Amino acid sequence: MRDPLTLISPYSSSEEAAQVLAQSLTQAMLAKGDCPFHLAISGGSTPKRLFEILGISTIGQRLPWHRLVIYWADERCVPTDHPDSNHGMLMSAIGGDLPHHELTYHRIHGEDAPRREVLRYAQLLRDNVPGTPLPQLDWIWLGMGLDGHVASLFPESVLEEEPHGICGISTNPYSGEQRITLTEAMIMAAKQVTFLVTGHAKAEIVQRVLTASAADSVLPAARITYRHSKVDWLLDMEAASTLPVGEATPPRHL
Ligand SMILES: O=C1O[C@H](COP(=O)(O)O)[C@@H](O)[C@H](O)[C@H]1O
Repeated sequence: MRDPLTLISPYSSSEEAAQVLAQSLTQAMLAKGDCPFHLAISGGSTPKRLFEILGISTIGQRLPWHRLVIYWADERCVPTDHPDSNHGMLMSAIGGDLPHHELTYHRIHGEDAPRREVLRYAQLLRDNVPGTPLPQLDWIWLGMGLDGHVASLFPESVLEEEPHGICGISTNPYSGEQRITLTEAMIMAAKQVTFLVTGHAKAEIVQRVLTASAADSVLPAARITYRHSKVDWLLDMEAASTLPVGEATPPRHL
């Protein structure tokens, strides 16, 4: 079992944490040579600034976009112009600045029937991402909700998985909204997982997750952190305020 507290990288601000993660992408891609780099991103409010940085900064200008293949860790089952749409959030953050002619971007069609879309997206992952028995993404960027949910894996809620165990349909327990999400097994199969969690509101759940005593915690974030061999937590000082942390360090893979 790992000690999650050894993995903490608190940064002085959410801006700095986002900058570090954006910067790390170029380096991770360079380390993979000329091969396509399969990255799954998460939605919600936290990564908005991260995506803006990738779109508009010199970091984004240096990124080998033509090798980047972007997937979603989850999507809400709503039309793209709905305020809850993760794809909509990405488009408003950097849509116009994305080098669409270079990039390969596979969004989840939240506007389509979930049962059909979950099958399509799982097949798309099987067709594009190498790995067996599950496709092995190079990197998954996760956030975490106030209740400890990651992607759209909510604590103690049932996931309707498609037959390959790659994706599933979940229901937001607070709103009843359906979601399509990577499964926990699919997240565990990724080569690397990084959590980006910022802000004071998350301090309590961050502490709960990172001090969870067992790999069988009800919190998906805790299970992944304990069981995955290459996981990083990027926090700002606010989110890390309840943890006994030291100086900021870059993500471990660098
Ligand atoms: O519902 C979701 O929540 C989490 C966390 O979102 P945030 O707004 O607190 O940053 C997110 O990681 C996930 O992708 C999203 O669908």
